[in-house]
Amino acid sequence: MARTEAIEGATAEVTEATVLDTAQQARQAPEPEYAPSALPRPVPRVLSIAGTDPTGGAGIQADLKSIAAHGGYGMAAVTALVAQNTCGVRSVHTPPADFLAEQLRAVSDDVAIDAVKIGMLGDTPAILAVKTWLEQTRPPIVVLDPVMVATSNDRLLRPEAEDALRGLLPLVDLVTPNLPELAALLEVPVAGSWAQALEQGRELSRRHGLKVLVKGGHLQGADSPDALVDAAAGPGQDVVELSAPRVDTVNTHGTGCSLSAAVATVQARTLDWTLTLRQVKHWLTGALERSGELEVGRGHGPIHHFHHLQPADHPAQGFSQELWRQTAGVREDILALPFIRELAAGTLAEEHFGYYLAQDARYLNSYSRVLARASALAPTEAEQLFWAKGAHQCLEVEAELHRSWLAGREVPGGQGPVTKQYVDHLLAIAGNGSYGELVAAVVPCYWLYAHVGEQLQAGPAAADQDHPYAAWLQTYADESFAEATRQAVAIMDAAAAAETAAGRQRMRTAFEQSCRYELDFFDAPRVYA
Ligand SMILES: Nc1ncnc2c1ncn2[C@@H]1O[C@H](COP(=O)(O)OP(=O)(O)OP(=O)(O)O)[C@@H](O)[C@H]1O
Ligand SMILES: Cc1ncc(CO)c(N)n1
Repeated sequence: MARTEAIEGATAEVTEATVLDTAQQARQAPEPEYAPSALPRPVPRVLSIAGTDPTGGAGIQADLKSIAAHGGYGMAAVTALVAQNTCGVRSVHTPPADFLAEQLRAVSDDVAIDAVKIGMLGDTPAILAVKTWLEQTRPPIVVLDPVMVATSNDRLLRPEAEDALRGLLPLVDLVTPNLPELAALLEVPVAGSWAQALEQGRELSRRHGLKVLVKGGHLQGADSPDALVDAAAGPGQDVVELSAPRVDTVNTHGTGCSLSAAVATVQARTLDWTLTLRQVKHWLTGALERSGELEVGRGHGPIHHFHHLQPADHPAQGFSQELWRQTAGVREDILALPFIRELAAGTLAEEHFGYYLAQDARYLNSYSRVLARASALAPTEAEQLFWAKGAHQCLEVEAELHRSWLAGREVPGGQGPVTKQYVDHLLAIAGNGSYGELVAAVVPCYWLYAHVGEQLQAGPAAADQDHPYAAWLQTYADESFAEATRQAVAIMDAAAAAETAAGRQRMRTAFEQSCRYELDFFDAPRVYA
């Protein structure tokens, strides 16, 4: 077929000289150095086969951003040129399928491809061209987003091409249909519930022997759940749910494109579908949350692909500062407590101090277990180690309290009511909360103690050798304790940055509640001793 035919319409301005150049280049090209790619690959070479969106929110433009946002090297073969924006599709221009095949061969003759993402194919000839190329090239990872209808409800696949699209499924590793696309692939009515959608996912997975990412974006509800369905994993193991909060935004143009391109990229690095989907889903939620900052278009705007590279309006470092400001009242109340004033003056009744220490020993024992849980949930080894050391130190301090201060003292046994409330609060979050929430719940114990220690150290007690509690006061004004506190606060800020807006709100609540319990804990000897 003549080249001029292949590019008719799409590139009407191309001169003969350009065409000759291309033909010459093809003849003179060295033998392809195509080597099967060895995965995992640190910078995966990812090919998007999709349509265009000149406003950059969907299709190939979105795919390239998404691939780059996940550290991949993006490439693209265009199936169709779409005149569209955030409000809808105006028209579609489809170059001949032979020209699509030519583009695909130009890539695979030269570049080892680590993963392929397929999006809008438009019509049967394009699907068949991709099918032939997949059969010849056999890329190691193939993700198909079976694009049929745009967010704006415009059709992007000819209805008679659905059969041909089904024919592509045996060559695909993961297919990522939304609910209408899932139903169309199975030729059944659209699922009305999440349970029904999962059942359809199982059926599609079973029928074509591939993994299905069932996407719940089109459902109503507080969450926007997705699920990785793999019938081959067997009953009970075949569905991995990936829940995320539903973001209240109209900016959902191209979410499906961006998601599938990201998944192809991350999978080439992790080779673990579940891990990949968890990572990508987390990123996607952030990209939806921060989409408003882009101000692109008047309809369904694009998502913020690079949100993780730009500081947010509410920078993560500001999270702890904001909490510190908001809890100033609690700190004032603590410093005004008779217990703290008398402790500083050295006039605190022995009985009260003894009660406090006995409760503190009990508290530290539970707190150690809670820190061990933070260690178990930590996303990095450095944080894992930090909390594990904290857990260890609590037990050492507890033992030391028993050896020194509590030995020979008459103190009431049993867990006091405030100790129980505080510990129950921590244990509940350790059992059910996210890592961020747990970190926010444990930080006040460090931060308020360091603060109280610093204040007391600045007072006259510090210089007084005869002060009855001088040695005890010293432990909390210790520089290594202050350093641990700074680290704990920095970890909290990092955890806040990784949370959703709703997650950060839960962190604030957990932090404020722990501050209140710290206040009550210092006041408990007066009430209960
Ligand atoms: N408002 C939202 N909040 C959070 N996640 C969402 C929201 N809308 C969609 N998603 C997520 O975005 C991804 C794409 O979902 P959806 O079901 O909308 O696919 P799609 O219809 O193929 O997307 P597209 O809008 O590109 O056509 C899924 O992971 C889905 O859970
Ligand atoms: C080119 C293209 N692919 C996919 C979608 C679906 O969002 C779109 N709007 N445009």
